[in-house]
Amino acid sequence: MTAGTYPSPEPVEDPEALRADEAAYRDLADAVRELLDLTVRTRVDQPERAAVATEVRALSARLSARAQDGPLGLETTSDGRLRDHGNPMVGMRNPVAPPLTVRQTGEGEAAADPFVLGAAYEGPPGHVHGGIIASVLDQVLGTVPAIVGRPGMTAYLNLTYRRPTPLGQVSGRARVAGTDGWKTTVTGELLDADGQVTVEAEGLFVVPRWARQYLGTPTGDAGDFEAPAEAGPDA
Ligand SMILES: CCCCCCCCCCCCCCCC(=O)SCCNC(=O)CCNC(=O)[C@H](O)C(C)(C)COP(=O)(O)OP(=O)(O)OC[C@H]1O[C@@H](n2cnc3c(N)ncnc32)[C@H](O)[C@@H]1OP(=O)(O)O
Repeated sequence: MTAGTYPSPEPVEDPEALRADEAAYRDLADAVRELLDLTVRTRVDQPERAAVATEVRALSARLSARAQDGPLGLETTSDGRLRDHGNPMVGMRNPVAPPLTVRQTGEGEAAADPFVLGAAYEGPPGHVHGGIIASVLDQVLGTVPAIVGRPGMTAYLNLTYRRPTPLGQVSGRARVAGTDGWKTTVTGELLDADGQVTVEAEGLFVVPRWARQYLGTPTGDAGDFEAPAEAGPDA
């Protein structure tokens, strides 16, 4: 579970059954993630690869027996929160997601626990693709406004790539740098396995006009903000 989620207006009828269902979805995503990684790295011979492709298509046909047409949007979780299970960075149903876990680490601060970016995320040889880094930092920085009660969309995200990020274990962190009404400026960093900062980021996150009526009125900095208790984010 990642920080910054909001309570669902829908009651959870059978949390135990939903928890088991979530675990099965998570397990499927984990299995496909392993498949993604090995699809990139495999050196088995060509007939074996062709045979695997046939089997994978048969598995896709089984899943398509019951699949929704479009994206998932927000769904109610077993603990009564709203969650974007299809999110490509944190979504528990998305095998493309590394996946990240972003935790609140203090007042207006969040961190992505160490996680591994492997061969499927390669850009420069042996190193993480810059666009993947941007996605990771967008997610980590974007969680911070949500945990202080101003869940905003990214208006800009500026990155400074200080040094190449080796594939392998990475982590992230972010904190509020300033607030101005519905706008939250957040700074953060990506760190490599040695704890060295490889990329610095600054983002502006804006609560869209259409969403403001649901979030109360900001009166200045984060300390002055009164988010309605029932709509507040988790820790
Ligand atoms: C409720 C939402 C869902 C939340 C769910 C929970 C989230 C839980 C954690 C998720 C973490 C996700 C991390 C991934 C987040 C994405 O990936 S979001 C997707 C990428 N971003 C987008 O698609 C945003 C597209 N842009 C827009 O929709 C609109 O331009 C914006 C940014 C919402 C602002 O539009 P608006 O609501 O009409 O407001 P507008 O009056 O234009 O601007 C408001 C203020 O911001 C300023 N501003 C706007 N853009 C800029 C800019 N680029 N530079 C400087 N200032 C700017 C304006 O000047 C204005 O300032 P003031 O005059 O008030 O001082």
